[in-house]
Amino acid sequence: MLRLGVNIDHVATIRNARGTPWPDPLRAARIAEDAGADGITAHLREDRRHISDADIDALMANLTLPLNLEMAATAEMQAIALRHRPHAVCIVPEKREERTTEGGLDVAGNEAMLARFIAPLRDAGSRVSLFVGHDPAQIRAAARIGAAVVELHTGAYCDLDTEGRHADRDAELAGLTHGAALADSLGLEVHAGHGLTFGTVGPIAAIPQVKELNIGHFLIAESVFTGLGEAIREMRRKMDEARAR
Ligand SMILES: CC(=O)[C@@H](O)[C@H](O)COP(=O)(O)O
Ligand SMILES: NCC(=O)COP(=O)(O)O
Repeated sequence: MLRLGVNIDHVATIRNARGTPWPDPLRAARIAEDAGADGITAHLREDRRHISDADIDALMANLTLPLNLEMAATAEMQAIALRHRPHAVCIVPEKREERTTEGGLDVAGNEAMLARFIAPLRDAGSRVSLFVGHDPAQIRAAARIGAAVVELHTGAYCDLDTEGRHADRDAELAGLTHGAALADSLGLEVHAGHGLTFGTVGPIAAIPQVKELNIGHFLIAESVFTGLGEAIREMRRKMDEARAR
């Protein structure tokens, strides 16, 4: 079955806007579990613009769903991940000046460093995922260094859809489709995420090799109007409909 990981980063964005204890990301995670999420994703950024260290502590101490900790490849984050030993760690590129994750991890250009970086995480029992574009060179490098998972960056596909550039969007979707097949053929588990909405999730969910989608920002946005539980249940319906076609 296609799994849904709910990213709760932007519950923390709303909280941090006023420095209040609410909304509580842990409460959102519990609602997500009740609504049928298969996992929780949280991105502990170097600048802590949303998820904090205390959030990760609380999630690890109280969550029953598996936690997918997203983080940059830094010594600080590696130490945090080794302390918590979450179900999964997803290595993402980070730049402080970026509004959101802009591209995929350059695995091919940092192969030796990343191989050294992920080894202790894997040995500690965390499933290691690399957040990459669909470039075959990046996918092959991920397999070479022993990652268990690649998460394909769907941001460009989503942005092209929003911009109405449908031919370019469809070309990006073809790249993601080929990348998923290549990753699967190399023994990598295939995930996908970034920017997915009710309107864009279908073709990604329909890619047969994709085992998990990580979705956050749109669900939190939608929850403002329908509630988080209903937003998650509707996203799951869209995913299941697409997979059933
Ligand atoms: C890696 C990814 O696509 C998401 O986790 C995204 O990074 C959410 O965090 P931001 O919205 O802060 O980029
Ligand atoms: N890795 C993608 C993720 O966790 C959620 O991304 P978004 O839906 O918040 O853009």
